[in-house]
Amino acid sequence: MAVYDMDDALSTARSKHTSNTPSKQPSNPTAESSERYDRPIAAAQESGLPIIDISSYLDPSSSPSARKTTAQAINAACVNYGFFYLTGHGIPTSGLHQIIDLARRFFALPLEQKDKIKRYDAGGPEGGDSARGYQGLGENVTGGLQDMQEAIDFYRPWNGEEEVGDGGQGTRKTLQGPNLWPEEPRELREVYEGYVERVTEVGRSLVRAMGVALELGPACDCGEADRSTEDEEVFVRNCDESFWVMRMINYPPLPPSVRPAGGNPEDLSQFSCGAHTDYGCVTLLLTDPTPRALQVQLKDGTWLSADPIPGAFVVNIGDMIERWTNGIWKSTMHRVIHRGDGGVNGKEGGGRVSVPFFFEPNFDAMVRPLQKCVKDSGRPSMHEGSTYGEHLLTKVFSNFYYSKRTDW
Ligand SMILES: O=C(O)CCC(=O)C(=O)O
Ligand SMILES: [Fe+2]
Repeated sequence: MAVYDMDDALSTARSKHTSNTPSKQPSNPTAESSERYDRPIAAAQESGLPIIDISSYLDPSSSPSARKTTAQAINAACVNYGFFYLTGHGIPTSGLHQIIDLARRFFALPLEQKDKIKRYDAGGPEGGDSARGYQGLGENVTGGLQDMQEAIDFYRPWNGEEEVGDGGQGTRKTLQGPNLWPEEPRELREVYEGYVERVTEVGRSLVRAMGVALELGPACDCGEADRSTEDEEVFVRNCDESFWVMRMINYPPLPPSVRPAGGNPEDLSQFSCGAHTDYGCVTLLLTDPTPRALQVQLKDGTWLSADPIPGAFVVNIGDMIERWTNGIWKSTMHRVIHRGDGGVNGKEGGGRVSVPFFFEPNFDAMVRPLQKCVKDSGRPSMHEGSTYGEHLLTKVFSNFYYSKRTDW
């Protein structure tokens, strides 16, 4: 069982802190077989983000050539967009619907009930850990603006040493509390815990394919490899105790006052979720069918709607993969603008529900640019290296509007 060096991570984080219908695209195109990679921006605008079938990495009997095709498609998608749709993951569509349905039922409850599992700052008498639990409207902040969303965050259970928070007995340190599960709907916890197991397996297959996509070289059977060995299993080893995060989100429509009448969407004074990159390895995003809400920034700065495809995840890579690849693959900016005019399950003006699952490195994984990627990128190493936990803590500290940050 890993023992996280929380004090080191906390002190480093403190010192660094300053306050469409895309179905025209065939699955697994290869860089050679498709001209879309010569004109990636136009290709995405015309036919949407690429669709990648990951089944060859979940099926042990798949052929090496099928795996190679998948790996090439991942490389092209990550070089060009940092985003793609994922199919062939083996989780039944009915199971995905159940996840969205349970989230919607939770958010429909009265506020007093949702507040029973409220997120509190670490170090305080409520026993909060600054991260886990329910966050009401306006509590979450991106880029200094309050997001129009309510959410619950769940994390991998803390299995390092637990320390008393600075506020005395019964208080907690950041991230070291238990997950706060809703009492209602009653079956939510069991269904979500089963989902975490399945989707973690998909995340593992994806990072395995990514190591192959970067041509890091086969892992040797010699028993000498460890987490610092830079072969194609490097991501799998550094995510073998993935400090995953799962977020349940409800976005009520933005009020009319924040809609620029036919103006530039950049001028919004509030977003459903402001422009940001994700923190870790790969995000597997599940959403309800609402169109025109999630937007992905292309390399020319324009924003592309990434509308949901039934049964598929929207996948994007996070900051740690960008750092490991020395920027060959970028952690792409994205944002959510939900105006309520696209219809939700046929209803105008409803809330949009999404459940992103963030498959992340281990809390104490050391993440620095891989030597092969530094060479391939032709640029100096972009980072001296730090643990994923340090990066995560820096983000958690800046995420909450009402935070009193009692554990600094
Ligand atoms: O709800 C979405 O579509 C995206 C949410 C997101 O980007 C995030 O929570 O990091
Ligand atoms: Fe995100």
